[in-house]
Amino acid sequence: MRGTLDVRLYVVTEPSLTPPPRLIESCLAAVRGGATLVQLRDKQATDDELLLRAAQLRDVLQPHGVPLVVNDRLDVARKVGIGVHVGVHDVAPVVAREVLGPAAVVGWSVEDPERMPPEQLAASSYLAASPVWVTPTKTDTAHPLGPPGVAAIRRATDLPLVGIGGINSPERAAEVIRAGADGVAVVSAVFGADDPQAAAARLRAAVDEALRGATP
Ligand SMILES: Cc1ncc(COP(=O)(O)OP(=O)(O)O)c(N)n1
Ligand SMILES: Cc1nc(C(=O)O)sc1CCOP(=O)(O)O
Ligand SMILES: [Mg+2]
Repeated sequence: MRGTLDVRLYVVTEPSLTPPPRLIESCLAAVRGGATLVQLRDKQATDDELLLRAAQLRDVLQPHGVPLVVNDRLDVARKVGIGVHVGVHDVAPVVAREVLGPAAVVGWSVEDPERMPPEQLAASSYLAASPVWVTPTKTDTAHPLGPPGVAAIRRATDLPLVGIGGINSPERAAEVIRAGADGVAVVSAVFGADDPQAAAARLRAAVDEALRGATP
């Protein structure tokens, strides 16, 4: 494992698949299946709703040792004492790091391996190759990097690295790991499954097996 953050199976919530009444139960199922990191991603919630959901999720994940990250919302991350994931069009990792402090998880999306300023890398806890493949879950993405793009990011940094976007099968998860990632970030492959725990377990097994075969 690179660093202390375990990114092997990163699950990202989505209100249409993890509606509020099922949010906690869905995330706990993913954790029972082997998820190592959870992101609360909800662009529809009001500020109060997001704060409440973030605090509740933080509390249920904490006994499992699974960190929680909120998408985009540095203000919520600071108030709830959790991490944040920022993309190319959000606040920069250096800003998030300054606000949240040295121990916080700060994730950053990389859409172009040529655009990774050293100061942003230094402020990031992990990187997300964004996207690896086209996905119906998020259509306003950059051009897909494919496994070669993941490999290019890997060559440029030792930070923990996940792929995201279109990782819809254990085979694709393994492909991303073989390209050099340390884990995979998924929405629909877990939260769109009939049995999220079983789906997470299958992905986690594929990731672990591919990691055993990966060169250190
Ligand atoms: C793990 C992870 N990777 C990428 C993203 C996408 O971030 P961004 O490009 O800022 O897009 P939105 O999620 O804000 O729509 C992510 N959220 N998580
Ligand atoms: C939240 C998100 N960010 C992306 C990016 O490319 O930055 S793709 C994405 C959604 C990924 O959904 P699924 O696992 O269902 O393909
Ligand atoms: Mg964002």
